[in-house]
This record gives sequence, structure tokens and C-alpha cells, in this order.
Amino acid sequence: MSVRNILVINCGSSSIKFALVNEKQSTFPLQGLAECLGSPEAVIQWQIGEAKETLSLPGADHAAALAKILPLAQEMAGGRLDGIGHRVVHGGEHFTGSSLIDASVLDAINTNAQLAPLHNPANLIGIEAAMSLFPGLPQVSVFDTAFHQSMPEYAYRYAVPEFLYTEHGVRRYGFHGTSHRFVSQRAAEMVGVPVDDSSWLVAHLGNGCSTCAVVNGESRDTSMGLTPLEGVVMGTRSGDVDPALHMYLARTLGWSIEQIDSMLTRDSGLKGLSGLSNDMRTLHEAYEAGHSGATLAFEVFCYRLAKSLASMACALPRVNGLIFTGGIGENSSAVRARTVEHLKVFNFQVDAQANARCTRGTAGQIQTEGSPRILVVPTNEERQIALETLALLDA
Ligand SMILES: Nc1ncnc2c1ncn2[C@@H]1O[C@H](COP(=O)(O)OP(=O)(O)O)[C@@H](O)[C@H]1O
Ligand SMILES: CC(=O)OP(=O)(O)O
Ligand SMILES: [Mg+2]
Repeated sequence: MSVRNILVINCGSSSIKFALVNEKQSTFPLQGLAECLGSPEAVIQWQIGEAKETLSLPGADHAAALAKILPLAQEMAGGRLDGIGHRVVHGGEHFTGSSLIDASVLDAINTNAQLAPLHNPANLIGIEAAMSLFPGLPQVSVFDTAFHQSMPEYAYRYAVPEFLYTEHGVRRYGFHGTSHRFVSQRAAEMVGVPVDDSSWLVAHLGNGCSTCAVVNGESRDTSMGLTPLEGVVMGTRSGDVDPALHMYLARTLGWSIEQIDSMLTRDSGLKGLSGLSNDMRTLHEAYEAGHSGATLAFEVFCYRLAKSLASMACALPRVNGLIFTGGIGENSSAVRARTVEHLKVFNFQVDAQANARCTRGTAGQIQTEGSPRILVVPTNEERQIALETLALLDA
């Protein structure tokens, strides 16, 4: 059989991340990002080997950007694309694994859009554009939620009346499953333990952030819930707040549901706490310069993250290690060090020199002697999506 090429597409609300994955190559022949879609600043940036290209496409929407990205990928694949793997955020209870896309899968993604209004509609636009440009190509959806379908019922149910679950699907689903799966498998390889006899605490820290307890290659609990708003502090999302905050704001300030949703989703998290930025790099620079909001945002972020990891430990029989991943987890030695300071009760301790070495894609172990393992593992959701797409093409 010849070597196959898969295009991976991750459509966000105003961006598209994409990568061409060759099943035999460890680096991507093509990788890129389309940003600011739907605005005059719309732009596509991509990288082929070391060469970087930028194409400004004022006003381009998702379909217009894909009309450029798909032929580019086709050309880089030497005229042979074998399939397209799409990241889909919310698959509800319907999907315990990835799925070849047909009309019924599109229907299910549409139904679940109510639970992920920022993510699923954008994912659907990407799928529909790819299907119309490449009608003959197999398309696969890889769900963020699928990995977490192994959670026990006592971990995924909310303590609310039963009919809300049975009739309306109100339960915890969890997200970032593709990343939690990938890094926990990589960590097992790195330390030489079998995946099916391993036990990890995982912190995925990107723009969205979540923690996960992974036992024997399966998710047993995770911090995100019905939607990607529950759990730890994120770039612009609050994570957990007292559910009574909604009533308080509605009654005392007269806020609408839309205002409350927008505040918790877009104006909270690191951005809301710091009054400055949702970007951890900016916050690091600001607190080094003495910005009090940036310092507070950093401290709350790390403490709440540690608290979530400690609660995830309830789902583990023992701990093989703590894994940091995502843009913040892979790069911010300061976040790793501060978070682990709050986890002394588990004997976790960071080695400062090893910690400083793990940045910009360098994997490694950063614990002191005597501490349980602490690993930095770069995530690769694109590779995992391509692997799952290839597996479905084989089936
Ligand atoms: N060198 C760095 N130090 C600290 N934070 C970083 C660094 N590089 C990237 N980040 C942070 O990573 C976050 C983005 O993570 P990423 O995984 O790229 O996000 P996404 O969820 O969109 O894939 C941002 O908060 C960014 O500031
Ligand atoms: C589900 C989720 O939060 O995704 P992202 O981190 O890409 O926003
Ligand atoms: Mg990412």
C-alpha cells in the first residue's frame, strides 16, 4: 500500500488550524492557521518545512479560506489526499469514538451545537466546505468528548433532577479528549510503562484549559462538564463559579442570560482577572514589571489548577505522574513551578533546572529525586486526529 496523506482541519469560530499529515513522516509537510475570518484582517499563514508564507484575504470567511487551503494541501500531497479528519468539539453521548461523516453524523453534530455554541457550528462549516470541494474524499469527525465516555456515572452526573439528564442530556461530557489521550499515551512510552497499566493526572493548558484523570488509557474524570466552561481558569473563560452567580447578576443588576454568558465566556478568566490580557506570555511580562492584575491572574490560575488536579487524584488508584501540555503547559516553567508548590501533599516537587529546559516543544521529566514524576509532553492533536482518521479508512 502506498503512503497515505490526511488533511486535518480544526475550525474555530474565527480561525482554522490545519495540517497535512503523512503517515510515515514525523513532521508535517504543511501546517498553518487562518485567522480573523469574516473580517477585513482575514489572513492565512502556513509553513512548508522552514519556509513561512502569509496570504492576506480581506473579508474571507471559512469557505473562502478552505478554497485556498484544500488545493494547497492537495498540491503538497502530490495530488493525493486520502482523507480529511475534522476536529468536532461536542459529540454528546452519541459518539464513543471517531466516525466517518454521513448525513446522520452531521445531524448529531448539529443537535449538539446547543451545548457548544462557540465550537460546533464552526466545525460544521469546515466539514460542509470540505465536502463540497472534495465530494469523493472520506471525511472523519474526531470528537473532543469521545475519550471521556468512559467516565463512571458518579463522575459524569450532576446532582440535579433526573429528568434533566434522561430527557435533556444534562450531564458532564468533558473536552480536549484528543489531547488527553495523546499525551497520556506518550507519557507511558516516555517512562516505559504499559498504557493499559498506567495512571496519570493531566493538565491541558491552551486557550481552553482542562484537567483529566487517565487510568489504563481511559478517562475516569475531567474538569470540563456539560460545556467547555466548567472547571479551571482559562484565557477568557471563568471556569467554576458559584451557580448562584447567575441569579445574583440577574436579580441585582438585571443582566440577561446572554450578558451573563458572554461575561463568563469571553471577558473572564486570565483576561477578566488581570484586566490586561488572556495571553499568558503577556501576563508573564506584565507581572515581571510589577502589574498587580497580572500577578493576581497568575496566582489564581495556578492555585485553581492545583486544586482541580488534587480533586482528579480521587479517580486514580496510584499516580505514575503529572503531565503538563498545551501552549501554557509546554512553555511556562513559572506556571508549572507555582502549580506544583500547591501539590506538596502528594510529594510533588519540581527541579528548577530541568523545568527551565522544557520549553518550545521539548519533552522531559522535571521532578526532583524522591518526587513522583512530573512530565512536560507536547500535545499533537493533529497527529492524533490523523491516526484516528487512518484507522477508520482501514476499517
Ligand atoms: N513561551 C510561553 N510562555 C507562556 N505561555 C505561552 C508561551 N507560548 C504560548 N503560551 C500560551 O499558550 C496559550 C495558547 O495555547 P495553545 O495550546 O496554542 O492554544 P489553543 O487552545 O488555541 O491550541 C496562550 O495563553 C499563550 O500565551
Ligand atoms: C473545548 C475547548 O475548550 O477547546 P479550545 O481549547 O480549542 O477552545
Ligand atoms: Mg493547541
